[in-house]
Amino acid sequence: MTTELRVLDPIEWDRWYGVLELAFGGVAESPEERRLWRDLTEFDRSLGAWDGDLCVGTTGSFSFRLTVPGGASVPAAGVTMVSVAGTHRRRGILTSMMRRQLDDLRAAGEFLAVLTASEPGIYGRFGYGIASYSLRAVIDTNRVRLAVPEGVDGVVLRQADPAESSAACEAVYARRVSARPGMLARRPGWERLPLIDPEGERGGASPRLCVLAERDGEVVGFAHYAVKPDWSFAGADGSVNVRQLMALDPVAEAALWRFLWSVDLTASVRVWGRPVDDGWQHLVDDVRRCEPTLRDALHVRLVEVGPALEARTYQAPVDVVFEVEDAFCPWNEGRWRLTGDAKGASCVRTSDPADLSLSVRELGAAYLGGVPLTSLAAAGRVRELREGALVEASVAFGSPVAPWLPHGF
Ligand SMILES: CC(=O)SCCNC(=O)CCNC(=O)[C@H](O)C(C)(C)COP(=O)(O)OP(=O)(O)OC[C@H]1O[C@@H](n2cnc3c(N)ncnc32)[C@H](O)[C@@H]1OP(=O)(O)O
Repeated sequence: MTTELRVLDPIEWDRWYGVLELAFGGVAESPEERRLWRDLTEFDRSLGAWDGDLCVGTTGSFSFRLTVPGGASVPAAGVTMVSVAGTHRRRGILTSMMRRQLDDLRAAGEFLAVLTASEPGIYGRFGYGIASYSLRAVIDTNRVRLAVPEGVDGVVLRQADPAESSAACEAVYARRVSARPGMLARRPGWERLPLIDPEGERGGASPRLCVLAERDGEVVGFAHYAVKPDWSFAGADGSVNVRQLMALDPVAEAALWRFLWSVDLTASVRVWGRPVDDGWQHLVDDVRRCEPTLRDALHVRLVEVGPALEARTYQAPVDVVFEVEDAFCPWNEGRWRLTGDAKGASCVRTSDPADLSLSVRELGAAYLGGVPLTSLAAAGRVRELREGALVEASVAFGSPVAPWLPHGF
């Protein structure tokens, strides 16, 4: 059997997207969700695998801009909508799509690809490394006290309609984009994503609710959440499910957390997809009863090692030679000298002896500053060939704030 890969024609979208829906279990998305993803599809960046007239594979990418350590916003392909028909699985179709996609990105001069994986075991073989994690917590708000900083009482909270307050929330998002590596600048149309709220996916919870935090009449933060009422024999046992929370300063942020903590008739706050260094963890008196857990979030692939490492800055001076393995994209293989600091960087080919040896996957994992090279070395995935080079590079690659991807794609 041979399959043909070709760029998606807009008239094929329904059939193409149907393959994806079926690969994810066949439950049809709500019409509003489907419409959103159709509108957001970048057809010239989307590929279908065809077995004659039959679509059997899908992938695409969004032309994102990603915040990198140092605060710059750089182009990154947001790989998405990957699927292979169940009748055609494990015959190399995914591999052929990944091959074509990375070749196309390289030809277009795009040096970074990022994705969120349905299963974390899929993409390492194609050179993606897990660069950010997210935090989930189930907080027993009957037991866990929140100690808020001074000034919280000066923040005015206002219940608002999510759609009507979208522009104000987007303005807060826009001001936070450069604050953490891993965040994505909004492209036109993506402001609709936080408003998607299909009834069938609420799991018994309320529609999406929104509370705004204001100071001097200006919106300085917002929380999107839903309340899931529940009752036990002992009384109210509802939960507050936090979908998004962002603020321009720690006091406004604490005011929003305090509000969510105190929603009447609830006994827990559930958060997921939060940054691993989320501030509320330092306001609580019993972090154990918050049951924090981690999961992988953004996977990063350096399509072109040189330009990718030059696109970010380094929090301490660095001058190291990497010996890079990259079986899937062999143009990256070999030795690269990275020199840089907080102002800028250069990464060029060299024939000098290597200081560190690793694969492109480890460079992807370390890229956003959330996974220390020392930790990868402790797992045997980075080898130090010059004494001192590991700590030097690991410190330089780090970020003072954890990388965070606030939404999926
Ligand atoms: C960014 C995103 O969109 S994430 C969404 C990914 N899509 C899904 O999870 C939908 C359901 N799954 C599928 O559609 C398919 O099973 C896919 C896309 C995951 C795999 O497609 P296939 O065409 O079967 O993959 P292919 O035959 O190219 O396999 C390549 C390699 O990946 C491995 N592999 C494939 N799927 C998985 C998996 N889920 N977990 C771990 N390894 C996997 C194969 O075993 C093979 O390994 P090998 O090279 O060592 O032999």
